[in-house]
Amino acid sequence: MARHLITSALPYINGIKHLGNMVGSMLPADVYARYLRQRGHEVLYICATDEHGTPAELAAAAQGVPVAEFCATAHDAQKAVYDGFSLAFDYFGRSSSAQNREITQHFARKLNENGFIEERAIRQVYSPVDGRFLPDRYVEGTCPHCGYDKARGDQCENCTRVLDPTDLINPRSAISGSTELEVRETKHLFLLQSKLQGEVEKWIDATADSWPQLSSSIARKWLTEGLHDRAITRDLDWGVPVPADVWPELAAEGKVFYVWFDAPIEYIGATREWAETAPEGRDWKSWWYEADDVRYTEFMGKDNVPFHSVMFPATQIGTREPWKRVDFLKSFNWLNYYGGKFSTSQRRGVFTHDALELLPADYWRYFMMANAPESDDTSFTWEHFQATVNKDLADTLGNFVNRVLSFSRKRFGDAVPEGGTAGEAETRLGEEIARLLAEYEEQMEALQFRKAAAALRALWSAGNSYLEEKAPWLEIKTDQEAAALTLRTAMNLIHLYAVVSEPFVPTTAKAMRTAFRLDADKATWTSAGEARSLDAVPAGTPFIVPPVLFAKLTDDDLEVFKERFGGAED
Ligand SMILES: Nc1ncnc2c1ncn2[C@@H]1O[C@H](COP(=O)(O)OP(=O)(O)OP(=O)(O)O)[C@@H](O)[C@H]1O
Ligand SMILES: [Zn+2]
Repeated sequence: MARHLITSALPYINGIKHLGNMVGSMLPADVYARYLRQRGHEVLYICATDEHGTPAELAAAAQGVPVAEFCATAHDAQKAVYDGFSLAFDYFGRSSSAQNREITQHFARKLNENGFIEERAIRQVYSPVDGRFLPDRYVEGTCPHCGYDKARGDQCENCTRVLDPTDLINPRSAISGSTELEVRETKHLFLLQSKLQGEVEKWIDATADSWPQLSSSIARKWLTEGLHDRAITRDLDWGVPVPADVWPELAAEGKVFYVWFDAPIEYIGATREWAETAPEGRDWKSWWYEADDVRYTEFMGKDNVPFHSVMFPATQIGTREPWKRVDFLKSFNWLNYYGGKFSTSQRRGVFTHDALELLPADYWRYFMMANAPESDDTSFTWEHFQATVNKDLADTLGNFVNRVLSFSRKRFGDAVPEGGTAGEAETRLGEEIARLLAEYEEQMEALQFRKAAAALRALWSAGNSYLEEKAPWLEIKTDQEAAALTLRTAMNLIHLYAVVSEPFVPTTAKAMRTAFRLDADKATWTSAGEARSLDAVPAGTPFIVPPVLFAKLTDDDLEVFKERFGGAED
């Protein structure tokens, strides 16, 4: 047994997430956490909403509610969707928590004591009409390179050139539209990442070789380009305040930490929330501080890799305290939707709350994991979704379960039939199951989710092949005992599927497992070899036939979905 700490990239508070966010961060983390729990490990899966920053402030303003209230409501809305997707977090926290504030300030103090923070004056765009400094993205104007008139202060969307707000021609505030902008000098805290480059490199050399290539190559690219000193404060109302005991002047000016400074620290903050919200209290520190016995795995989309592989570790190293650093960084490419990336700002793609309105979570969970963008970007299409659901879930798994249980009940009643002793076909099946289970286990241990899903599908198929070979509906005509043996074996497969498929399709797995009334049943499995005997469900065990596990999707369904979500080729 090992201790596994798992975190998935914090979903930003501003709106309900899409399927791309789901498959790129939280869902694989949940699948992995469930798998490890089943294998008897001690697991702590922590996530939270990332709540600070300008987009949250602006969204709250647009709704006319205070930002704290906006975030509280939006947090609950996201949490409800994640419950709907059966994400079994140990804790789902909030980066605006008191715990995160305290730890973030602690990090800043330590970094400062160790000479890694410096106060610098910078020139920034100020809008008197808005009464605030404008972050880069909130200055718009004409691109000096291509003439595009909606270029943002950080980048021109049209020619993709990186810009500085002061480069823009005819700059205006993206908030009020005011063109009466000034450049003022203001002081900010800078994290001297350049001083930490060497130590981060050494750590990456020692750690990143075991990571997926996507993660390690992004980390190395950033290090090759060199770590730059970065402003870690902003002029906002909403954020972790700069501690007044260290920086009284900046605190008085209302500076807060930049969201990218406090967001990863919230992994620790949320763990402390988890500990402190339990009436009996819990030990959060042993997961994070001098936690050499803990294996820490992070999940995220590729755009988050630089922050997690290089910048957050630099921050941790700079505290000169023994904070737990990531052991394995699992990253994902993009899930695309008909020619473009899923996008929250452009409302492109299928959003998680809408997905649950169409179909139960297990349909989406299985489809997304079986097609996770692990080695390349992948495209979501409704046809592919339909084919996967119909073939793998409805035909291969669902139909098997229903056919076996209904037929047995019809011929032998409401308990698992006794029948003869296992023969050559059962031995072969047992060998095949043990082999596939070992393959599944190997892929899950390596966090290769597509391959793990393929092994799972092969396990389901093995049951169908066995049933076709034995044909109990023919056996029953000449040999009741033989038919009973086949059905009893098939029912044991159903129970095995219930246990092994749980990380991917937890609700369905529960329906399959609880179809059998077993005393002392547990959803864990210890070894592939042990599963070979297929005898966990003995003759005489009462069972029920669960309702159809997966409905097939018709072409008419597909038309409705495409109409609603705009899934036409373009
Ligand atoms: N299309 C996608 N495919 C895979 N992962 C994604 C995709 N879009 C976002 N992610 C990941 O989802 C996680 C949560 O992201 P976050 O809430 O910050 O939204 P985001 O990255 O701003 O996405 P968007 O720009 O679409 O809102 C991050 O790890 C991000 O990398
Ligand atoms: Zn341009």
